[in-house]
Amino acid sequence: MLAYFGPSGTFTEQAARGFATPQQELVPFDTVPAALAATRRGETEASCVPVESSVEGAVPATMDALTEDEPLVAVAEAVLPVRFSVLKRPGDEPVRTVASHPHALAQVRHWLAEHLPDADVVATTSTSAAARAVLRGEFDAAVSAPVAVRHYPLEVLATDVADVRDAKTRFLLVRRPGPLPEPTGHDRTSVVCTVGDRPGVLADLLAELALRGINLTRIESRPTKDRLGEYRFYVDLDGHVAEPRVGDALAGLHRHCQQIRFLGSYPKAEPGGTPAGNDEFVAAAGWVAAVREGKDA
Ligand SMILES: O=C(O)C(=O)C[C@]1(C(=O)O)C=C[C@@H](O)C=C1
Repeated sequence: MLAYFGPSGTFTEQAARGFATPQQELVPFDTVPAALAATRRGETEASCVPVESSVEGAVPATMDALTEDEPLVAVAEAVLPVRFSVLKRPGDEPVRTVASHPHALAQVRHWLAEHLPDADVVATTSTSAAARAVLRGEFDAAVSAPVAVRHYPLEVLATDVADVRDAKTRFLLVRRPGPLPEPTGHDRTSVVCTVGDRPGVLADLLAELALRGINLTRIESRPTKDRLGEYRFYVDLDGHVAEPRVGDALAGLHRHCQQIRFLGSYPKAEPGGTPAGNDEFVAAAGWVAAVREGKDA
């Protein structure tokens, strides 16, 4: 079974369908932590969760939930174009309230200001939770995934709605730790680092990547929730932990961190960036091994 951030009709369901094998049952959960908890319990083999939007940035619920409790590791990612449908109950009632996931509302802010300027905007746990609430009469309209209208008998007030035309959202498929995906040459590695508060600590982390020619593709800080001003750093980089250069760099990060959690090495959904070439690293490791055995100098 494959858990996903639901309920049914979310963009995450769409991403989960792309990951699922024909035999896998998809199981919706109302929140990201609930979906991940099902995989941590072994109830589902994996979970599909949203991790970042090209417009609104990281999904905080996912970033926090991946660092709490037992580790989960990403084994794949998907990137979906995100364009919304605005759904309402059939009939001529005026739209006084419009609801959706905060990331969705952020991506249609201008459209709402232009087309529903007098509607109150309300955040819900997901886009499909908003559609369900409209069906129950709690709100007048929902900003949803186009697929939601197949699950909920609502009328399409507008479709293909997006302030940013090529907006995309990235999703992860996560499992409990186990055998890693094979390196493909176009991989991403994700870690989350908790560091002490000392001058230059972030520079030390970044130096471990820069000195090895590793391309950093994302770094975000999130509060640890323990103390004001204490952060975790989420780092994405090009390469796979199985590659000597990346493995060396992660060992370097480990030395600088109070805590570090490996969040996965997995194929990029949209290959690109700088594969962490390893030939010189393999040659260098071979030379050091030979020197240690007295066979070279
Ligand atoms: O609520 C949904 O439909 C989701 O899948 C979540 C989510 C997100 O967290 O970014 C996914 C894609 C869109 O950016 C809007 C919402």
